[in-house]
Amino acid sequence: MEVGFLGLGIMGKAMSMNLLKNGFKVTVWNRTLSKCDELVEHGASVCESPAEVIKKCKYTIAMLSDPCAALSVVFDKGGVLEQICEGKGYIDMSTVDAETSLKINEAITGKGGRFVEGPVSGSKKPAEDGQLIILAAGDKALFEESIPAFDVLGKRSFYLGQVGNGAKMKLIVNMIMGSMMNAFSEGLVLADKSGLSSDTLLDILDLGAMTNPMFKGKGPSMNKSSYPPAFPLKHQQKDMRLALALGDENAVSMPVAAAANEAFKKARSLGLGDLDFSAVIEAVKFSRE
Ligand SMILES: NC(=O)C1=CN([C@@H]2O[C@H](COP(=O)(O)OP(=O)(O)OC[C@H]3O[C@@H](n4cnc5c(N)ncnc54)[C@H](OP(=O)(O)O)[C@@H]3O)[C@@H](O)[C@H]2O)C=CC1
Ligand SMILES: O=CC(=O)O
Repeated sequence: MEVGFLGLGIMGKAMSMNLLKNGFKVTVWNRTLSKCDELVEHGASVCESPAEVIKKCKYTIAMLSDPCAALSVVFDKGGVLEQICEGKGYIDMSTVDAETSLKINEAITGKGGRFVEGPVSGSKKPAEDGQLIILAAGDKALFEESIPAFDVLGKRSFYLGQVGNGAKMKLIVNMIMGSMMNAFSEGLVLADKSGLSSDTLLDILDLGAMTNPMFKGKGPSMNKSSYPPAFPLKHQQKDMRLALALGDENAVSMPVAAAANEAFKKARSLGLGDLDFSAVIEAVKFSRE
């Protein structure tokens, strides 16, 4: 199977590498073209624009930072819309809001193409290990044709119905994750400031009902004030913002998520946006000083 891949950031690089390792022919494009070099060393072909990738491939996957990037890659000069046509499928796995996904769907289907949104849950390591959770929605036949690729990228693929449902589900999952990360950060700082060992707190949490891979994976490095980016904080804040907008639309009161969003915004204002989202603990420390 031949696929195109647009966007070689933390996730896109790991995902396209996995496809290559599993025998897919992959044609890549990235805004910063030099990031394609490593993929080329592993057998990928490169194109100079999203439109060229679409022209070459029957199926193209995108993994871009945010709604602005997702829209730009489709609508701008040299973008997806210039070549999408009947017989081609476009699968956008970026985390965006439903409105963005619906706009892209309308434009793609308006030209005779087919569209699936497929945001993923799981970070850099699950992407490297092909253990993502895929939250897909849109054209059912394209979803089914995408299963061989989804099976390489992820451990489970959900089909959630109409376009927008994948985006909404992803934002809800990440809203919960961002709120949890804030409660966790406050607990670690509070333990430390109360004269307790935050490493012992990790051991206690791990033995009880709150044990989870996120606390287990991020806790030790947070206790060392180390935040190598797996999931950039700026993207987590984008997800909180988009989830809060979904809450507004549905008149769901979300004070916990709103407070968590403030902490991520604070962390961004401290210049921590490109670090891992666990760096939000620095905003908790800062607010105490
Ligand atoms: N990292 C993670 O753990 C996870 C991330 N996600 C989601 O996946 C998506 C990608 O995340 P991640 O790989 O971490 O992000 P990165 O910041 O590492 O990569 C972002 C990608 O988007 C591209 N991009 C940004 N702006 C534009 C633009 N205007 N036009 C074209 N391309 C653009 C970047 O290109 P360039 O290299 O030129 O900057 C890069 O390829 C995000 O929506 C994120 O929320 C979902 C699950 C987990
Ligand atoms: O979107 C981030 C993730 O870890 O999932």
